[in-house]
Amino acid sequence: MPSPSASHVVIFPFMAQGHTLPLLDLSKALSRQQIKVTIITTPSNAKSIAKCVPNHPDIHLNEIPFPTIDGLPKGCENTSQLPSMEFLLPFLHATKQLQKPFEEVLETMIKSNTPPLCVISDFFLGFTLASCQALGVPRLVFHGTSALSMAIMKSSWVNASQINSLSMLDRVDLPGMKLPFTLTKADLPAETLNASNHDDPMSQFIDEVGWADANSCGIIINSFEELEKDHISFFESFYMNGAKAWCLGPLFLYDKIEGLEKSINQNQNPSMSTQWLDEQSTPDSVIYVSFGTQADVSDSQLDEVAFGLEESGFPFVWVVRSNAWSLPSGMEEKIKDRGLIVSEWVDQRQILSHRAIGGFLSHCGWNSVLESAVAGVPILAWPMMAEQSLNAKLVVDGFGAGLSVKRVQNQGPEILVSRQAISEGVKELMGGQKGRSARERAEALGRVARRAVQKDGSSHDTLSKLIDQLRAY
Ligand SMILES: O=c1ccn([C@@H]2O[C@H](COP(=O)(O)OP(=O)(O)O[C@H]3O[C@H](CO)[C@@H](O)[C@H](O)[C@H]3O)[C@@H](O)[C@H]2O)c(=O)[nH]1
Repeated sequence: MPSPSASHVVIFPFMAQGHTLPLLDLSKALSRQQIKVTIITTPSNAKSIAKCVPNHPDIHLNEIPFPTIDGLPKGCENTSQLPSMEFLLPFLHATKQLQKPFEEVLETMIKSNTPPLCVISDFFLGFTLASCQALGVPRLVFHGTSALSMAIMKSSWVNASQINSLSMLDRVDLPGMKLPFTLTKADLPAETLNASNHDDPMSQFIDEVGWADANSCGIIINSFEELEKDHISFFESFYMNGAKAWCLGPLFLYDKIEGLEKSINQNQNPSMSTQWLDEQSTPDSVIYVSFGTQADVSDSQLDEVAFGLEESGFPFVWVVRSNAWSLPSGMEEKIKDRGLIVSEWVDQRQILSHRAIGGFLSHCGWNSVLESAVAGVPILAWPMMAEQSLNAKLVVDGFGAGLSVKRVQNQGPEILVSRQAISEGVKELMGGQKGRSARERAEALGRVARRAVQKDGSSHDTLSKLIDQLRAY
């Protein structure tokens, strides 16, 4: 095994915003501990990453080309550019072709006597394990979500055949797990429910990267011990070789401490949404609406959101990802003084921390959950895909820091959530008793989350221990 240079870590994020952003935050946290970081990524992702890490001389980018493959639109290097989630599997397979250039980067580092202490790579980039093992570099894995959700998914994967015999609304009991909410089969991600279908290409892919995950020598978790302590050892039991889970989050908060906040804020011009929010005089009066960077939302469902927000009577800022959709006729006039619809990238963290924001209609991607909690903003939970139902249950039933939107049953697949459900949910969250109590719980959770990254906080201490451990490998 080559002797690692004292202070150098390689980070290889998966090309999806929700996976990349927290690893950029981790890069900043490491660089502030005198660890040099090399981020490996592809050319178009490098451009957006460079904008996120402009003031960090110890963070370097190393670009490797993204492969051109049949079945994937040309120039598509990030899941947010996929025409729909149907392209996810070809995209995942394309990333496997990054193995050779990745190895070449590591080999060059080793030859030039600057081997990294470790590689931290995303769960989806399972091929990195074999390369790291061949070159004698430890690989730590990053999933992007909580240890609780990962533990539920891993346990469900193992127990898939028993779970498959249940009906969707049946309660699922996972052996050895004490859950903070009642889990039903319907809460489990579609991929997990398909685990026992060994002919399914997505199951095969997850099996492959899951094996690499389980054989990694550590797991980076964007969460904090206070939240995860009851199930962390159960989660670790799915790993070989005594791998430890390191709870270092919320990672984005490392940006906000010890003077860095100042330098970052100085670089920011107030955005259109911030200016709009500044004009709203009542604190906690505006609902922020965003469904993350991956979920496909149909045009008819977007129409229903527009009607629901309008009917609720509350002001809103709504980030819409679809370029093809436009407001139903007559709606623009009705909402012009009360709503801001944005189709470009916004600074979500900044929006959530604005005093005018009082609630978040969210798909419950894990980053959004953390960002909302830290800002003390309660969530109106509308999970759409992946592990989001688990996150939503944790927020609503586990923390009491949100409410759930009511889904329409038996009305066909098109409209999952009606305008009435959206309107009623927004009214209760923003003005009702349940919403008030959810806000108090969100504020309490935010205090614990912020404390975790401060000096002597749990995540802060764990980061120091991780660095010591990396130096000892
Ligand atoms: O205009 C935008 C849109 C998004 N964001 C940020 O993008 C991230 C989005 O992450 P997340 O809320 O987790 O949503 P997704 O991108 O949909 O997340 C994917 O990745 C997450 C982490 O693994 C999973 O929890 C989700 O299920 C999965 O869909 C957050 O940091 C947001 O602040 C912005 O800053 N501006």
